[in-house]
Amino acid sequence: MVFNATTTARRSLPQLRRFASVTAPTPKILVTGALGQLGVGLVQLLRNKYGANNVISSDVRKPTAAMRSEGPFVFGDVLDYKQLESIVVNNDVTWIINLSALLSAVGEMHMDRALAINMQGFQNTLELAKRHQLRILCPSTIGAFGPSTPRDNTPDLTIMRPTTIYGITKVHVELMGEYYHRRFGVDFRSLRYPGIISADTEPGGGTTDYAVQIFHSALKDNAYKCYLGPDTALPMMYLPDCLNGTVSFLSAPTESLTQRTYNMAAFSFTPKEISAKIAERVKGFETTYEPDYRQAIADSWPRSLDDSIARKDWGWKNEYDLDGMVDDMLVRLRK
Ligand SMILES: NC(=O)C1=CN([C@@H]2O[C@H](COP(=O)(O)OP(=O)(O)OC[C@H]3O[C@@H](n4cnc5c(N)ncnc54)[C@H](O)[C@@H]3O)[C@@H](O)[C@H]2O)C=CC1
Ligand SMILES: CC(=O)[C@H](N)C(=O)O
Repeated sequence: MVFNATTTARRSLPQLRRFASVTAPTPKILVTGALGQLGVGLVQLLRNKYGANNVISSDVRKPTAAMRSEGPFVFGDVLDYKQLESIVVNNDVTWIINLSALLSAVGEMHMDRALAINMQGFQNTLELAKRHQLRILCPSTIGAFGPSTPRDNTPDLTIMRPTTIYGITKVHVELMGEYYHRRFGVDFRSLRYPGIISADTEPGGGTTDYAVQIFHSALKDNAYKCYLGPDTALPMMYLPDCLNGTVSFLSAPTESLTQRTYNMAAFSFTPKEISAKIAERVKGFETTYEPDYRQAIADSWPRSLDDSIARKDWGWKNEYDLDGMVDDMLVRLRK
């Protein structure tokens, strides 16, 4: 098949994908905050796709010996521009994925650090992307919405007045990234993730962490005390879907993107509903409820997201539904 610049605009998504994979050089990727809940699996997936040596994992913490043996790891502090720049220049980095952040619950406890890491840290990576022509991905979140946002089937473009410091910093990420794209041509991309449920990595201090903890408690204690009320519905997603979707979005041809920030969804549930799903599979499991300060955060977020534009533009599709996720989590954790 022959492609040229004047005809790419008329191509279908599969054709654009084939064109992009034929013409694009292998990226050299730097992942910051790579030892967190999402980073460990994302680095593995990117290494499978692009080669171990083309993906540099970095964090301010020490990796395990096993992680160190899987590919390059360097110390990388998003608050230190010069240090990050030396990694980019010395390794000819072409894509940067900034996963460094303080999440919603821990952000409320450490507002100054959240502001620094989520805003200044992001700003440093965005400047690097501008200066060295990098593709940059920095995730956003359902936490970028607020209590005045329509809560059901929340669209991409709507009222955004978050009331947590986490949400405010993520609106900054979205708006600054889009500004740098418009003004300087930076290839900025962002996904608004729902709460992510993972079997192999621990969540880092969010409001949705209960949806991971509940599985561990079910298998260990056959009981769980939930810090959200039983009827608090939130959008959620299983980690493998989040990672596959992210890699697919990262490599999506620029021509297929009609916007720079996309909602991404899979399913929604309440603590009562997930407890019932687990109790169907773990005999005698019971949940009690003692809401704390995280209840107000959860109440300010959407109950479900409309991600139809991601599905149309770059082919986003989740593999796991709620039952599939619960089955797989229990199999993995029982191992
Ligand atoms: N996990 C989830 O449910 C969701 C995550 N997200 C977003 O995805 C991204 C990744 O999230 P997670 O992996 O869950 O976070 P996490 O809290 O598990 O990991 C964050 C990592 O950043 C590192 N870090 C802290 N300070 C740093 C610094 N100064 N320089 C470099 N690294 C630093 C930490 O050591 C940690 O390994 C974040 O932007 C988060 O907002 C969005 C929505 C949902
Ligand atoms: C939804 C998120 O961004 C995160 N899991 C959190 O609860 O803070």
